[in-house]
Amino acid sequence: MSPRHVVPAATETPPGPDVLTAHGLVRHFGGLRAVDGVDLTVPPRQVTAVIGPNGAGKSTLFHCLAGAQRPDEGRIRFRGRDITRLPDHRRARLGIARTFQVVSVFPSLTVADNLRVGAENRAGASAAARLLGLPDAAGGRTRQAVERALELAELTDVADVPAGRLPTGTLRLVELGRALAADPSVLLLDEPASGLDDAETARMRALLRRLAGEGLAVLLVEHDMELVFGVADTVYVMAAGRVVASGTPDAVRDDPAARAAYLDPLAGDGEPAPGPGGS
Ligand SMILES: Nc1ncnc2c1ncn2[C@@H]1O[C@H](COP(=O)(O)OP(=O)(O)OP(=O)(O)O)[C@@H](O)[C@H]1O
Repeated sequence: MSPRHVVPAATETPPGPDVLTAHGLVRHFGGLRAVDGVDLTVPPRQVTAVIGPNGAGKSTLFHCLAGAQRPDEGRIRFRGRDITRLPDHRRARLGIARTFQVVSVFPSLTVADNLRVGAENRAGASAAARLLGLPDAAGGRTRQAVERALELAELTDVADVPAGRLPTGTLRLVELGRALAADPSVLLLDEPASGLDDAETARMRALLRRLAGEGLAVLLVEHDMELVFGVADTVYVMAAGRVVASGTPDAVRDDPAARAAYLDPLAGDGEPAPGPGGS
């Protein structure tokens, strides 16, 4: 049995609600094709992971999806709408939220205030409502969004603590909470387990499953294979700008191309090969 590409290609996916797709994405830097013809689907209610060796093009793909970089070729669609040329802040308004590889919270603001920034980033409509003299409705929506995000990210206990006093693991959750406060339908996570210890990674994994269960389309670019193989519904393996394999974690784990490009060398480096079902 060949398990490769068991996920339908982006072109075959109907433009259903909250599906983010990329088709034929190319991004080059001079002569280097950092992303070289990538098709990818990020469906709701699922965790989709992108893995691959250093320099494979994962971050470049992520930046193209988030709107921080423009692809040179190809199309990105959300809910069937072409958003390829839409800048990142406009994508945020549509409900595509992201986190950053290097945590970028405001250290002097409390956790709740950091999340409020996320809620207001999305709330172009709220700002307009305020101008129109509807402060309570807008403020109420923001408050609700912050409270919900605090609860989802399990940050209620530290809501009033300045973010700068919190350890890295909690700051990753603050970063995620800020994205959630924007009430997204797509969540793009850039190495969410970076700097987390085992217990924090387990907490992150449970949180990502819960978010997918609540209907979000979650995409993560991640080096932590325990997290990826424990949480993802679909894994894309990139090497030299291309997707060399994709499918369920089980299918990818057995895929010769995935093994050759990434998993076997990774295990050979002394890092644990992802076991069945993750940790
Ligand atoms: N701004 C840039 N200018 C020139 N080359 C770049 C730029 N950004 C990325 N590259 C190159 O594009 C290729 C893909 O890089 P990218 O960061 O997307 O890979 P990656 O899979 O995310 O790697 P890592 O796991 O190390 O973060 C690499 O060869 C990298 O050097």
